[in-house]
Amino acid sequence: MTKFSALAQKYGTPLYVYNFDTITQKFSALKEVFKARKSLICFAVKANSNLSVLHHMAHLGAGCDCVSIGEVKRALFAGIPKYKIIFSGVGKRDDEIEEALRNDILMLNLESEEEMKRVEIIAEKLGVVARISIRVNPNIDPKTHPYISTGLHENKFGVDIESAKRMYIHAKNSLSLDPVGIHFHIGSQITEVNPFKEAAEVLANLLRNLKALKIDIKFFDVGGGIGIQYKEEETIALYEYAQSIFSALGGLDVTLVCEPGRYLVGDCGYFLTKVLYEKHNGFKRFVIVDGAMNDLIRPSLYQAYHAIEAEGKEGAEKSVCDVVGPVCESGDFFAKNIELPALEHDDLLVVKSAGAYGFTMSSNYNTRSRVAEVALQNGEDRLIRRRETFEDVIALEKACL
Ligand SMILES: Cc1ncc(COP(=O)(O)O)c(C=O)c1O
Ligand SMILES: N[C@@H](CCCC[NH3+])C(=O)O
Repeated sequence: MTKFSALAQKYGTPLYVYNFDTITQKFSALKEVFKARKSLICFAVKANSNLSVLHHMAHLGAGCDCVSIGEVKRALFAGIPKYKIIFSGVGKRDDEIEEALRNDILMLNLESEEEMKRVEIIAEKLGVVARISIRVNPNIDPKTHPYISTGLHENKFGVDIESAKRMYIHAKNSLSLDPVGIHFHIGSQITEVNPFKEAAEVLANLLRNLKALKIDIKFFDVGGGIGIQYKEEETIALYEYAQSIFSALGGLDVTLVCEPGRYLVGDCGYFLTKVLYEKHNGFKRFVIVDGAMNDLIRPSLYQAYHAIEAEGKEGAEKSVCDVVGPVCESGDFFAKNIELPALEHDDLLVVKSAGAYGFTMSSNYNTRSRVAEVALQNGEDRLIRRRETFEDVIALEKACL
């Protein structure tokens, strides 16, 4: 029996499995290329927010980049020190700002002048000084899927350079704001160094202007976005990536902050799903599995490719099929027109590179229970989130019936 078959038998399917040793390797590789400078790697919690994953990140020395107060609380609960937590996002509510300030996290990444005013008012009310960073939108094309491109003027994120300057000057003169950081995040699944290099150069120039105005920026935050290999795409040479940022920074004395999500956890994850039926309708071969778009939505939402392997069928003859789930949407598929061997009820399929934006984007659509998550570490496996029951799914409504 293969390792994945044994896990499927022990924990049931559908199932997410994450190899924590892979996370450790990826983290160490990034830390290594940054070692010539002071750096802080803040894992983007949205990619995989399981508490045990965050606890592992804390153990590695990572901080967290969060986009809601819920994520901030998750990070704190999992043991990430408050001075390593960043709060980003275009739409922070007053109560979220207040709680973040009360928790005294490292900084809030601000995305508009309007947001800065709210933070200033709330900080003043609490009698604290809010450490802030400003997300600058450098209008650089990251050459990725339009839904995950964030650094162009047509995107809702960040502010342009002129607005950023005005905001920094205002913040410097405010008694309730302390401008400590500068930030960009131009998109996700970026597979070329050049967009990062261009963005880093634009922001490093702005940083020099700010230093000349005696605005003492301590953190240079290059966001996330490092792509992984789902199919045959190029991946970023980490050394070249780091060097391009170093050369943009020159002799500037700042701590480099990086917010990788997908890079740290994408490759560590596998989604296990079992075959229910094979169906041939005269035109097409469908492999119907027990997992669905509510469990892993990336193929449906971005036409994303995830490699799929049939366990224990190596060498068998293959034919073209679509791998689809039980949800009542034609968009419910994991792959279209891929080659797989003939499959039977209970055969296991392994969907690869599923550690990032997999479980975190899952839902209860069609009243399907969210699946269990399992960690692999040092050759051992352990449950890190139990499968939801029907009772879990209806509990909040049942209480109101
Ligand atoms: C502000 C910010 N930082 C970091 C990330 C993580 O991105 P990725 O998973 O591509 O590294 C995101 C998501 O795109 C983000 O919006
Ligand atoms: N959810 C996207 C990434 C979005 C990044 C968040 N800004 C994906 O699965 O590829």
